[in-house]
Amino acid sequence: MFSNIFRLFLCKKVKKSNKILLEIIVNYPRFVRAFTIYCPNYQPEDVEHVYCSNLVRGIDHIKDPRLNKGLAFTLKERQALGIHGLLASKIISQEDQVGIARLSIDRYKSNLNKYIFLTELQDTNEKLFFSLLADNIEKYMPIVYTPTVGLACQRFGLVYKRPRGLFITIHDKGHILKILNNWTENDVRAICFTDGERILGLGDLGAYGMGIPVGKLSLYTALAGVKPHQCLPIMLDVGTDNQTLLEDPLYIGLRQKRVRGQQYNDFIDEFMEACVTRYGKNTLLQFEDFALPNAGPLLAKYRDRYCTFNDDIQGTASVAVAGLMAATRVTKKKMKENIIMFLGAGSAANGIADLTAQAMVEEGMSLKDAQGQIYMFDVDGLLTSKREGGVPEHAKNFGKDCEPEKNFESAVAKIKPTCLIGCSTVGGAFTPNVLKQMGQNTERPVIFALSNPTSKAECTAQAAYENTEGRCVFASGSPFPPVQYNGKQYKTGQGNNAYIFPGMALGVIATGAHTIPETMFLGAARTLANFVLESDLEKGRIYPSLNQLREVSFTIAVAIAEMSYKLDTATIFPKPKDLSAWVKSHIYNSTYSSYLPRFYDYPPAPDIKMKTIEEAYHTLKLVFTIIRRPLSDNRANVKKFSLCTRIVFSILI
Ligand SMILES: NC(=O)C1=CN([C@@H]2O[C@H](COP(=O)(O)OP(=O)(O)OC[C@H]3O[C@@H](n4cnc5c(N)ncnc54)[C@H](O)[C@@H]3O)[C@@H](O)[C@H]2O)C=CC1
Ligand SMILES: CC(=O)C(=O)O
Ligand SMILES: [Mg+2]
Repeated sequence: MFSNIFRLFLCKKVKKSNKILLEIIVNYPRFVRAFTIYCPNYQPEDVEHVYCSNLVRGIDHIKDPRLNKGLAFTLKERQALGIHGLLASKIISQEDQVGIARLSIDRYKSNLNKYIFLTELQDTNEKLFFSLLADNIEKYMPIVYTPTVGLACQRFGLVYKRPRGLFITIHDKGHILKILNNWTENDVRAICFTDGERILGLGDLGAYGMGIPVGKLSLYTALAGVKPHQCLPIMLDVGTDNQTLLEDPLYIGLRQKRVRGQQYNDFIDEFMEACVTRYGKNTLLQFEDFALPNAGPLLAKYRDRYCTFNDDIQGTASVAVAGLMAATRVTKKKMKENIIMFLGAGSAANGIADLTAQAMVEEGMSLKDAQGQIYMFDVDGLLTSKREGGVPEHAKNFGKDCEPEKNFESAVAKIKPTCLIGCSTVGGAFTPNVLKQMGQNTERPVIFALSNPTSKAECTAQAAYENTEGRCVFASGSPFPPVQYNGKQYKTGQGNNAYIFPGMALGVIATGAHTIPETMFLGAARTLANFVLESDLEKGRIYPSLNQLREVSFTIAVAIAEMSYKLDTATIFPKPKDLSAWVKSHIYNSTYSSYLPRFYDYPPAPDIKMKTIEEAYHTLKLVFTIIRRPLSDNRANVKKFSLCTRIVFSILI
């Protein structure tokens, strides 16, 4: 190994060093991870090129979704790769392929068929899939994400054709690391996983819930440019309590009731530990769509030990608070001047309430007073100590001592909230009477119907405007078409955590953060709120347009990267001088690369600035002493490792 790497150092010609790099890639994955951390620009194209021009030839080149370019292979490439004749003779540019794909999708009437088309495209030509998605976010996000992904999960038995990601079941307990080792990609940086118990507002969908981590990670790449090979979706199948699924012949998961209690907790413990053993301590672990009894406690248990966050609690909080911040510019009321009421008192509601209270504290209010202005109403009525069973533990900060109230309309009339936020999974729960009452409570009522998918939204955008005489500030978790009211068109915003988690992930990955402190979510909220223009507000939108999501995600990523150093959670040292350029260097390029042998279009060979051979030898020796140890058994070691690797690469590049 050492001689190979040393040869790499001494090698003056890129072409030759690539061959050596190839040997290293194949044989020493840990080195590759170190290499790609410090030379993000060098891959995937270059590493991919090394692979493809040396290993993959012929039909395999077309079958591999990462390498396939369909009819975009040039004649020279077809000849060089041994695929001449395997494709129709016409050569079509990537741009034209995107246009053709668009035409193909538009032919389908049903959104589920569009979803299936896009899944197949992702399975056969990854770069085309991501360029199509990134260039048409507003059009295709509702297909790969909410609302259609909800339908796809409900029909997952029909949709599931080719495996994507890992399925780890409760019966794999004791062997989870072995299963992770079956995933051949060594450079995974982000894992999004679910146990399928609360899929959107659709309830327990068991293993059918796999569509959610797959969809979330597609947005990691399409919106923030996290490289697709660095993303891994995982379904943790512990059974399902959904009787319909247990009887569904198409069901693809374990046919048993959910395992709960100690056995479940031990399973999740083992999973978290296996992930960092396989991929390193700073692997991003995103909890998605866990049910209320597990979501909060698991976050509390792991948040200081792993690079982890719960998207439904923290990502949702961040996007909702950004919306509330932007809304202050319309209502002319500070956050602390509002009475906020939630329908639903679960993960999303509590996440938003906690972060809103923090934002009010930053406006100069005490935490207790801030919490006092936030009310919650769940399936059993208003959260008050006087109701039967009292205030549930998970929402104890927001319980009041007033008389019990089981009628939501009456509660809205009595409490007179100025902001009403729906996270209840109950479609249509904001009835015309509730909305009219909001219109009476204040001049510019803020109304968020955040439950997903569309069928679960607490009200439609149309209903919100009609019942408040067009005075409301509205946002919804799933998209609604523009509303015509009283001769004016309103383009409402999508209050969805998709504005937050992709940028959060890119920032965290680029700095190798080992934990994600809560203040990062407030920072992300502020960054997002600052993106909202006066022209957006005039149209009725408190979020930037979906087509700006790539720019938004990048700006959030840079803000997160900055915070990562300030909060001492970054592990990439020394801090890059130009953080924005550093973050950019991690972004995936969905443009096809040329697969011609490098002498056609080789970049100039790097000038190796090695002072003396002895110097390089000693540096390398030091690095490999550290590499031989587990990658990140403690933070000091990570820092030391990072520093040494950086020294080596600064010599190399
Ligand atoms: N827009 C976004 O970015 C996000 C939206 N959500 C959506 O929010 C909804 C809730 O998610 P979680 O809080 O994670 O679920 P959860 O299960 O933790 O909480 C649901 C809450 O709704 C309450 N509820 C149920 N039926 C009710 C009824 N008839 N009346 C009043 N309250 C009722 C429950 O008591 C519970 O407090 C889901 O539909 C989900 O899709 C969640 C995360 C992000
Ligand atoms: C958007 C999201 O994370 C949810 O509805 O669960
Ligand atoms: Mg979710």
